[in-house]
Amino acid sequence: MAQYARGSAVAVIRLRNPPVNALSLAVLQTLEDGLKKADADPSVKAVMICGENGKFSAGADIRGFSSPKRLGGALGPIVSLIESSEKPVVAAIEGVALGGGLEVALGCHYRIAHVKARMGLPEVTIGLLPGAEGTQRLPRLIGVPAALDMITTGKHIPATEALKLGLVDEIVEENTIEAAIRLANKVIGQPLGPRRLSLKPVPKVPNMEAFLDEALVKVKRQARGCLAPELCFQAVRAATQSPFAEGVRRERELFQVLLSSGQAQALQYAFFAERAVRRWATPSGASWSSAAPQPVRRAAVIGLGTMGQGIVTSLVKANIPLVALEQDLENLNKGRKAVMLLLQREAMKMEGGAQILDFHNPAHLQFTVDFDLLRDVDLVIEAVFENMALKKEIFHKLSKICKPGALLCTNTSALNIDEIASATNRPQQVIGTHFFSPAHVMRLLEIIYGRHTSPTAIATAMQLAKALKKVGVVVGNCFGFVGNRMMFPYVQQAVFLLEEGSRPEAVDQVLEDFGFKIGPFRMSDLAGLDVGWRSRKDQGLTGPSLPAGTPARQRHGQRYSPLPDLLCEQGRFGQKTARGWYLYEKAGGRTATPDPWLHNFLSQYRDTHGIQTRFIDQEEILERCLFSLINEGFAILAEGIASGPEHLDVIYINGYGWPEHRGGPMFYASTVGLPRVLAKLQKYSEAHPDVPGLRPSAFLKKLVAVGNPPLKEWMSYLSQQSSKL
Ligand SMILES: CCCCCCCCCCCCC[C@H](O)CC(=O)SCCNC(=O)CCNC(=O)[C@H](O)C(C)(C)COP(=O)(O)OP(=O)(O)OC[C@H]1O[C@@H](n2cnc3c(N)ncnc32)[C@H](O)[C@@H]1OP(=O)(O)O
Repeated sequence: MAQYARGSAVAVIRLRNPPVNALSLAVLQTLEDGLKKADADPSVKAVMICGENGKFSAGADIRGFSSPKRLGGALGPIVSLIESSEKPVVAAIEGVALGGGLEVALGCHYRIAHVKARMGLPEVTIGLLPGAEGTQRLPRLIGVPAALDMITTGKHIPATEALKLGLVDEIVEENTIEAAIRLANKVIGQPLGPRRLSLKPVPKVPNMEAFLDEALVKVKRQARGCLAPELCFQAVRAATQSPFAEGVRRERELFQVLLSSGQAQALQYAFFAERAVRRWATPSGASWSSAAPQPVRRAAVIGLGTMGQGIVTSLVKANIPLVALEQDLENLNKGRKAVMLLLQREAMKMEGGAQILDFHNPAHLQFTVDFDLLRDVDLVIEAVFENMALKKEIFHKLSKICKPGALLCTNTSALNIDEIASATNRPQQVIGTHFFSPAHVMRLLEIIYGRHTSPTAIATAMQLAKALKKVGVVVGNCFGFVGNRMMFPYVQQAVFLLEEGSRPEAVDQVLEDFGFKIGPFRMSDLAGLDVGWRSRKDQGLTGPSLPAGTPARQRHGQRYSPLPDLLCEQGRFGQKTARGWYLYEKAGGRTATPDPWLHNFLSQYRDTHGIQTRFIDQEEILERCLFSLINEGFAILAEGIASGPEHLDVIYINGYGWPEHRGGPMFYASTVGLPRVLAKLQKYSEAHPDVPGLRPSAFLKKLVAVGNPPLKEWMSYLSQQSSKL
């Protein structure tokens, strides 16, 4: 709703729809009624629009896009109605003014913002464009380059920047509402024509066309197949080419294209999925609603390798005082140097920079080799090498040294949390926190509870994720947890495709065209092939512990490809050694070039093993890689390792470079249609009966058998009928 009140000469219209004053049809109706009432009342000389509870508005109610006609009809005309008012209208912006919220403010004649407010047109991030005339008004107000940047990236800008851009007229540190009413009283009677943005020309940029052409190349490159940024661009370009009314017509057309593109649905699903996973629950009944986190006043990180360095940086950025521990002075000094470099770079990117990141103060960040300094910390994150014996040794030590309430977290990407916890006297306080590299950049934090992990421990880890500005996703304990477990069959298929006749660059291209930031082979070169090699040696799949006489391409009766092991045996670890699946310009180089040596090696390998090379088309590459990953996802859901498909999707979008405009792997499966996914898996499984990853999961079969229900109903079939799976 919106509330209308009239005290003095200034009528107040307050947008009210908790928690973020989203513009629902009801809110819009009362906003329109309020404007008309103010217009008709001769004692009202000016109007002030603000939001309830310190927030202007987060924009159109995203859930309302399922009835686009009604919402579409409403907002643009209301913004025009505000602008055409004969009485000055002032927007008092507190908290956020986003999307349609900012478009309402752009219709107002004056904008005044609290210094802590944030503004933006984030529609592009949910697959849309500002559809209430924002693409036409914003360039007229702040110029094309700044408007294009805001609209095509969706970034939120702070009030201070908004003031510099001319997006707001004034910022205040205290009561925004009172300041807005003062301003409204002051401008009564002043001419409104110059304040109506629709009447202003778009400010000229020297060589506008060349500027726009260049901007378009950048927008397309960054979009990776997502339509919205390019259509946002087109709407802004229309503002530079046509009068206001025609630009608005174009904006509406483009909005309609996006609304019906399917990508908008995927991105909006992802928006709500990210919020849904905060409401975590475990099969034993623990949940976010009853578990309370314990405070983390001081933390510790053990191990200052690449992961530890990123984790320390994240904690410092979150203002959590910490102790960083290494096993000896040499490693400590190396780690300290790397951390300081990262922190300096981060400080340069931040407003307020080094003053905010107080990392030179030992009370905030202390480096040590002395385990005893961990006595008083509330939480420890162990980030050493992926080695069970080493981790158990450390956890045993921690359980003796740390205070009784301290939470003990292990940064592992696959190891058994229960086994690590068994080395302590407090398994209820042991939890997995799987960070993704680089840990100070990647948003995902996979939080893994073990058999004994307490609800408080889970709640504390989730609270930590929030403090680190990460997306925490709670999952159960199994080898590889959710993300890596789904990744194994995907990478396995990619390697099998090479055996059968494909090349790394062909496989990567297909998956990058699909929208992945990076294909599986480039990814493995980046991560280092030696990481998987070590793990396979530990599992006895290769290396000295492999029993004599084991067939080269079989393990435990299943198909196995020794290709990655053979590359490692040749010292090809990826980027770090300048060669892996590709060739790089130097050790640590980033530019991957197809490698004739590798092509030749693959041919010889196929000859050695009598594999007939065949042409593999793009469809087969895509389906075998993606459907095997999705198939594992269904198995994970059936086992109760994750409490819903949203969890898997949020993990893939935030940790594995899955293209967000495809909504995550499980959402993607729902758009392909489960019967098709099943049929394809059945086909590939028949062709490769020794590959369990292609054998359709019982849960997928069940969902197809019950008629391919919508994604939000999947879990209900599991809980009611899991015994029959
Ligand atoms: C045939 C005719 C058709 C022709 C069409 C022609 C024209 C059509 C014109 C249509 C009008 C377009 C108008 C406009 O341009 C479009 C929009 O405004 S789209 C919305 C844009 N806004 C956003 O994307 C903002 C999204 N929200 C956020 O970024 C954040 O929520 C926040 C506001 C920064 C707050 O963050 P937090 O404090 O962390 O809180 P949460 O994120 O957890 O949010 C709390 C709670 O609120 C829910 N929520 C947030 N924003 C919205 C929203 N805009 N709509 C609905 N719900 C919202 C969020 O989901 C949380 O709830 P929960 O999910 O936890 O229950």
